[in-house]
Amino acid sequence: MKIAMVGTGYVGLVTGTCFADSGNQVTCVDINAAKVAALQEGKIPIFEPGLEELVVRNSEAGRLLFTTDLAAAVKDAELVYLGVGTPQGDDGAADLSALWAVVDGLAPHLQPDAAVVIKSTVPVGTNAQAYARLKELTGRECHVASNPEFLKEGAAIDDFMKPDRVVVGVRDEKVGEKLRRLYAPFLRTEKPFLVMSPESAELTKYVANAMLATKISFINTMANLTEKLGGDINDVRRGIGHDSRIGFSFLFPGVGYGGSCFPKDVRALEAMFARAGIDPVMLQAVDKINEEQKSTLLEKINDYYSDDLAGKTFAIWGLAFKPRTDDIREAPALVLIEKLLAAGAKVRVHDPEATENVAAIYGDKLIYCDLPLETLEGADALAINTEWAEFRQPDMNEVKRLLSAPVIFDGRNLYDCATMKDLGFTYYSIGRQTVRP
Ligand SMILES: NC(=O)C1=CN([C@@H]2O[C@H](COP(=O)(O)OP(=O)(O)OC[C@H]3O[C@@H](n4cnc5c(N)ncnc54)[C@H](O)[C@@H]3O)[C@@H](O)[C@H]2O)C=CC1
Ligand SMILES: O=C(O)[C@H]1O[C@H](OP(=O)(O)OP(=O)(O)OC[C@H]2O[C@@H](n3ccc(=O)[nH]c3=O)[C@H](O)[C@@H]2O)[C@H](O)[C@@H](O)[C@@H]1O
Repeated sequence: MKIAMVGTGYVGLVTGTCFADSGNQVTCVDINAAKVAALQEGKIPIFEPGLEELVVRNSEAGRLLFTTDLAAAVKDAELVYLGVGTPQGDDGAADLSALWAVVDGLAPHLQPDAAVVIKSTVPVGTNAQAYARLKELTGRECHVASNPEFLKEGAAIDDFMKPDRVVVGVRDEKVGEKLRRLYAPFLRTEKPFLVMSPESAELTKYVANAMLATKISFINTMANLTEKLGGDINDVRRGIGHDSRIGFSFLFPGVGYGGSCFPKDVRALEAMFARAGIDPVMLQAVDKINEEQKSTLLEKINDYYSDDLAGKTFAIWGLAFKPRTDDIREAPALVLIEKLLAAGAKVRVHDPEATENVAAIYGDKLIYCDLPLETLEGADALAINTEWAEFRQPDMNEVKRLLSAPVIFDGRNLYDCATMKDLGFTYYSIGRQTVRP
């Protein structure tokens, strides 16, 4: 199939590349000329494992092109995918200005039988609005489908190639069949292709993200309780997870969820509740718990230093909102950095991929280190925000030697409490009792 993929961010680039990899002819369009120029040279503007090889391979095979020319990409396309950003607007609802700019721009060039497919996460009713807008602009009925995306950053290729399910929202069965054919190569293990109304598809995406965010805020709340009352949240997590009705996934306590999606999607769903006249009390709680959780390491640090952080130096491991990505949007680490700097502390940081993005914001306010152990030199304590694999088994004797005092604030529960006690650390973690030597 000939496909135009408009918006080549995390989702658009992965979607376009994976469709090209299964033999389709894909033209990726982006408004950002520098990004397009880099992609034309096979340079990937983001860190996403496996993506660069796939982009280069499909570009070399001539199946994957990059352009800023929307009209040229749309005029030959059977499917025009929209993957532009839908960030949080000032009122909390999704800001759809990029999406409408693309709809307006593509309308004069859309083939009569082509379908516009909304891949971006958009509020219920957006598909219907796009349908009406295209009808007005073209003077005819155009196909508009919804096909929300469930990939995770850091595992995006695998998630896209082996989805748990594919959801499409269509008005016209033929469009549904075309999308079923498009996805067939990715669904060979009998994973479901679910066809529903555009409204249900739009809502499915938000409900999925809100459910996952709720699980995280739920376990974080329980972790805060275990810290105060006694017990170990990891044991509690195991205790509940073996109940197959509950399960284990997305129940790791931590420093709160970040990223470009959970925070904005929970708030956009809240806005949809408000629009429907229903009090979004549960989602507000999920969001509030998460915002507070982002300060949990700072609270522990203040506890240890009796609120006097001026002149102290902290080493921070992990800046990205999660491992295997360079994305720092809404990353909990940024909240910690901000508060440590405001309290007069010095901050030395290390992240395997996200340092450049953080340096673009903080410049010389931070000290950037290439290696985890280097971060510890002259530091009073270590704070961990992201569970990159390389932080899991450091040489603890070296860690102890390099730090001016053996103190760790672990926001991801990477280490065993009893072992840390034996090694002589003061070790704060999430939902477990603080270890003191
Ligand atoms: N990042 C993720 O893991 C996931 C994101 N989503 C959703 O997918 C959508 C896209 O998200 P990301 O890829 O993360 O965003 P992004 O911000 O990484 O990429 C958006 C791209 O759209 C381009 N763009 C903006 N206006 C344009 C225009 N008028 N014409 C052409 N290109 C334009 C931007 O230059 C940018 O390259 C959002 O709705 C998001 O909620 C859904 C699932 C996963
Ligand atoms: O709509 C989206 O953009 C995507 O949002 C999330 O994907 P992503 O934000 O890339 O990353 P996750 O792995 O879901 O992690 C999100 C945040 O939750 C945190 N998290 C995750 C799991 C957990 O058990 N505990 C926890 O604190 C992570 O550290 C991270 O900050 C969803 O998992 C995807 O299905 C969805 O497509």
